[in-house]
Amino acid sequence: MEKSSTRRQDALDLKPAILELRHIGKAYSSAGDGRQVLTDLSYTLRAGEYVAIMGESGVGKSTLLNLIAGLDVPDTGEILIDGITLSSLDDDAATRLRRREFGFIFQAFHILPHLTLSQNIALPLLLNGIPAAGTEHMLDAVGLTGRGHHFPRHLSGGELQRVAIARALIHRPKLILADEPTGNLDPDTAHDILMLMRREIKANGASGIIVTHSHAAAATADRVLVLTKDGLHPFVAEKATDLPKQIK
Ligand SMILES: Nc1ncnc2c1ncn2[C@@H]1O[C@H](COP(=O)(O)OP(=O)(O)OP(=O)(O)O)[C@@H](O)[C@H]1O
Repeated sequence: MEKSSTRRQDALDLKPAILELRHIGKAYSSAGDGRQVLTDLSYTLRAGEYVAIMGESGVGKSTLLNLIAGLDVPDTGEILIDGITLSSLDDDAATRLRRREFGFIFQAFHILPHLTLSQNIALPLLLNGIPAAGTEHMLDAVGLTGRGHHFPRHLSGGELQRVAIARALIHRPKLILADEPTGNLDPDTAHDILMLMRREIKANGASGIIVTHSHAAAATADRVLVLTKDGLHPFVAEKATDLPKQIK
């Protein structure tokens, strides 16, 4: 590791943990045949850190993200968000914690078609009981100035993903979770969206996890991790060209 990235990692190690995964295990049983996907997986993500998770198809990347997002529960182990053990909360409290602390940017945009862009972006504020302010600023930040009254059907795929980024960040969450956020966009649009996502995550002092198969997408994160059946490991390039130059 170069000196500057070692120094940056040292600084990050001093920051509080925003997410702790402790000995996570998850199996799916379909028709009685159990399939162990994650085994004894531990990892700590610190405040302000933005990581990419890569790995072979079927290794469990989306499963892991879904467990963190609370869309599913681990069979074993604990997930701590900002020091709070998720399993110690009842369902309502866990939902409130996730709503407040998380922003989601998933490939299936989940932008509601019957709401305007401003209304879509303001949704996390509404759900968190926060007065709806700041949508114009977020529209500016993602390059959609003055388009708040438009409906999603008038937008391209790249523009919709800009709305998703604005919506994920409007309530200033501490952790952004992105699953293949640019999987169905052309490479130029994907690059713009990824750089925007990175800029906004950093501008908001948030942390981020992006799951992707794209090396170019992964290179926009601070660090790249690879998920294998043995857990999460730092990406080690076999060739200099394996990853484009990382953006620091
Ligand atoms: N709800 C489910 N029920 C049963 N098996 C599942 C379920 N969800 C995922 N799996 C299985 O768990 C394994 C991990 O799936 P997952 O989607 O997490 O992998 P992934 O690494 O994200 O894959 P990809 O890169 O192809 O999206 C796969 O074998 C998948 O078939």
